[in-house]
Amino acid sequence: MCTNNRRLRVLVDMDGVIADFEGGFLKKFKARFPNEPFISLEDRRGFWVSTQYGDMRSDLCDKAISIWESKNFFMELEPLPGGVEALKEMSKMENTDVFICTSPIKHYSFCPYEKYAWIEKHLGPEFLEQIILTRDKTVVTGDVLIDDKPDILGVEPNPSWEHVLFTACHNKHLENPSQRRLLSWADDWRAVLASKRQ
Ligand SMILES: Cc1cn([C@H]2C[C@H](O)[C@@H](COP(=O)(O)O)O2)c(=O)[nH]c1=O
Ligand SMILES: [Mg+2]
Repeated sequence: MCTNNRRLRVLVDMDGVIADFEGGFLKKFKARFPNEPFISLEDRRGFWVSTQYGDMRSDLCDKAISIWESKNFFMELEPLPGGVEALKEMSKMENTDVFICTSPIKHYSFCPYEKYAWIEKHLGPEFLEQIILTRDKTVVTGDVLIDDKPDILGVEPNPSWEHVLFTACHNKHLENPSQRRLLSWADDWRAVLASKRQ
């Protein structure tokens, strides 16, 4: 809980929250493998795209992975509606520190660079001060983490943040009464932040 005499720290995920990973993946998968089966966004289940493609046919797992390991995949992701505007607005709020908290892939030739370049392009150079690249978000301290991954696990069993689940095609069917959700950036994210200041 954030007390009134200190600043609120908001952590915002990138893929699936401000950048359209799922849409970008499907578009490039269909273009590169036009004769292969694909999973529509409506039929996506489970966080890992690679797992669902591998379950469909084992060789499709590596084909899926090859898409996001390619140059320009992360750079060319479209912003999700309202995300850039929401981040700019929340970072101007009084007593509020906003960080983009995002996990790079281990194939690091392009992804980390392109994440920085995407943020500079869409949010401006000032946001380059507000980037946390980590494969383990549980070790990052914050009041709230807005993230589309339903289970955020790591070495810290009791992370400081409340995980607010951002709705995505792969998680919209999940029900977890103990977890708050944002349905999109049109949902009341300001109320979520306000609740953490009380
Ligand atoms: C769906 C999917 C994602 N990844 C990678 C792509 C991103 O770098 C991260 C997700 O990052 P986030 O901070 O949790 O949004 O995971 C992957 O390797 N395999 C997949 O199927
Ligand atoms: Mg994500």
